[in-house]
Amino acid sequence: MRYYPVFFDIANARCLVLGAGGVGRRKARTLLSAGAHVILVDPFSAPDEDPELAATPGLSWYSRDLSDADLDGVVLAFAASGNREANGALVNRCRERNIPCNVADKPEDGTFILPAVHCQEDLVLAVSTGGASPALARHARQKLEASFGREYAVLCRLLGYLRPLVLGLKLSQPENRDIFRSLVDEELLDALRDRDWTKCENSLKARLPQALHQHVGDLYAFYKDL
Ligand SMILES: C[C@@]1(CC(=O)O)c2cc3[nH]c(cc4nc(cc5[nH]c(cc(n2)[C@H]1CCC(=O)O)[C@@](C)(CC(=O)O)[C@@H]5CCC(=O)O)C(CC(=O)O)=C4CCC(=O)O)c(CCC(=O)O)c3CC(=O)O
Ligand SMILES: NC(=O)C1=CN([C@@H]2O[C@H](COP(=O)(O)OP(=O)(O)OC[C@H]3O[C@@H](n4cnc5c(N)ncnc54)[C@H](O)[C@@H]3O)[C@@H](O)[C@H]2O)C=CC1
Repeated sequence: MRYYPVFFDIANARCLVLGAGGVGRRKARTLLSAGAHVILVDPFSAPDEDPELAATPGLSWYSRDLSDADLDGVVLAFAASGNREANGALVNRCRERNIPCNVADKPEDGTFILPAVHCQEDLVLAVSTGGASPALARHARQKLEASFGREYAVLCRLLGYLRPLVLGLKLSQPENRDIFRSLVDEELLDALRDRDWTKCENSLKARLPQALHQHVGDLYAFYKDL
């Protein structure tokens, strides 16, 4: 494994994207969806080229050259301009200031690369080929999209709700493990996929300790919009 995978909390963090072409805009959108403040710098493009992106809260679009001050407080930087010198200059500035930098046209000069991502709410599946083949990463992501549908988002929500309730029973660690593993089950997933709420409730009752059966009715709120 050449790169170490992490899930980084960038809510309210300042991120810089150099270059507002297709690649830079894609990166800016993903950053915004994770709650970051994005500074998009490109002297040759203007916000009216992509009004929807430009209007997204958290985005600042500057149609001018990069300045040193743009990097103040930045936690992640992305060199996505079509210009190798401009990307290289950003890489050097980031190196001086220990800011992790992703480089779209020369990944080996950067400190991290991005995976292809399939999200079902908090269930996030990320695929990387270590830079060997972005097309293969995209293909794998598409396969995951076909296999992990909405029912996984709902199951993830259900499990997130049940987790503190189960832990609150103060059972032994092996008992907790057996309950949590039993809840991740094809029968429950099938019931969610089929929108068979009676089967869901029965399936949950069969897996949860008696003390939590009173909560099974509340769970309808989690899957009613499936
Ligand atoms: C190293 C990396 C650095 C980085 O950007 O982080 C990088 C680099 C480069 N990509 C290039 C091309 C393409 N990139 C895509 C798509 C994606 N590229 C992404 C990530 C990464 N791309 C990192 C490695 C990921 C890994 O492999 O683990 C994804 C996963 C995530 C994202 O960008 O958000 C996103 C998929 C989103 C999705 O669909 O899910 C497609 C597919 C397509 O468009 O059909 C093509 C055309 C097909 C092809 O070339 O394979 C080129 C050559 C440009 C040229 O030809 O000159 C370089 C430069 C080079 O390789 O040197
Ligand atoms: N990592 C990835 O996933 C991919 C990377 N690439 C590479 O990424 C780069 C960008 O690709 P695209 O967005 O498709 O190209 P693009 O040509 O659509 O966008 C490049 C942008 O960089 C801007 N730019 C040029 N000089 C600049 C400077 N000095 N400072 C700031 N911005 C500047 C241009 O105005 C333009 O908006 C290319 O080098 C390409 O080879 C391409 C496809 C995928």
